[in-house]
Amino acid sequence: MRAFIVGRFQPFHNGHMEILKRILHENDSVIIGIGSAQFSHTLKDPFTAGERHLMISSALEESGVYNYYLVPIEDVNSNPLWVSHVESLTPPFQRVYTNNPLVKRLFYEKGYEVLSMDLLNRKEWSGTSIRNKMIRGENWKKDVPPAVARVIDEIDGVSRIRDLSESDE
Ligand SMILES: Nc1ncnc2c1ncn2[C@@H]1O[C@H](COP(=O)(O)OP(=O)(O)OP(=O)(O)O)[C@@H](O)[C@H]1O
Ligand SMILES: NC(=O)c1ccc[n+]([C@@H]2O[C@H](COP(=O)(O)O)[C@@H](O)[C@H]2O)c1
Repeated sequence: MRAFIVGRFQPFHNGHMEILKRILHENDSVIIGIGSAQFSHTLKDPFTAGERHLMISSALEESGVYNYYLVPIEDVNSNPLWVSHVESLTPPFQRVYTNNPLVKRLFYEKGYEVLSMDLLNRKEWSGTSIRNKMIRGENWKKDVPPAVARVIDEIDGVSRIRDLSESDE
């Protein structure tokens, strides 16, 4: 069975890694959609699709995981068309894993099997909380795989987020 998961992965963190490992216990392979691929350089979406691709592929290589496909997916301005848009970009899949209510609803209406995931250590393992830690100068590296921390250092990601958080007044 081939499974699909989509997220913005801003950044890819330990919660994402844990659920991917769980998904791969139940499926032969997983398609990882890098959602909102057109966005970068904002506080909610600081990293480009290419930077997120590098974070995820480096972290999975570091963990010895190779049975995955990584597909950047730009948003479209019509929710009813989004599932077809996803299908036009990815290998075929049978199952969708998500906690996002809109994603759940859209795939359910197209007849897919949709499964929810346990939220793990959500206080620390959340993109929002990790981006806030970067702005405040707190320790965020423990919340992401070591390879992701190396990519964020390589692209000077923390100073990007701090610059974006500054007001122009
Ligand atoms: N700690 C976690 N445990 C389990 N699933 C998670 C965890 N964090 C995120 N997910 C799930 O992974 C998918 C993609 O998540 P997403 O990229 O939005 O991360 P996020 O941490 O929720 O980010 P943000 O805070 O920026 O919205 C979603 O279905 C989300 O519910
Ligand atoms: N109309 C659309 O383009 C549409 C609809 C539903 C979800 N999505 C995307 O799916 C992703 C869901 O991931 P999150 O759980 O991280 O929000 C986001 O990138 C979101 O923009 C896009």
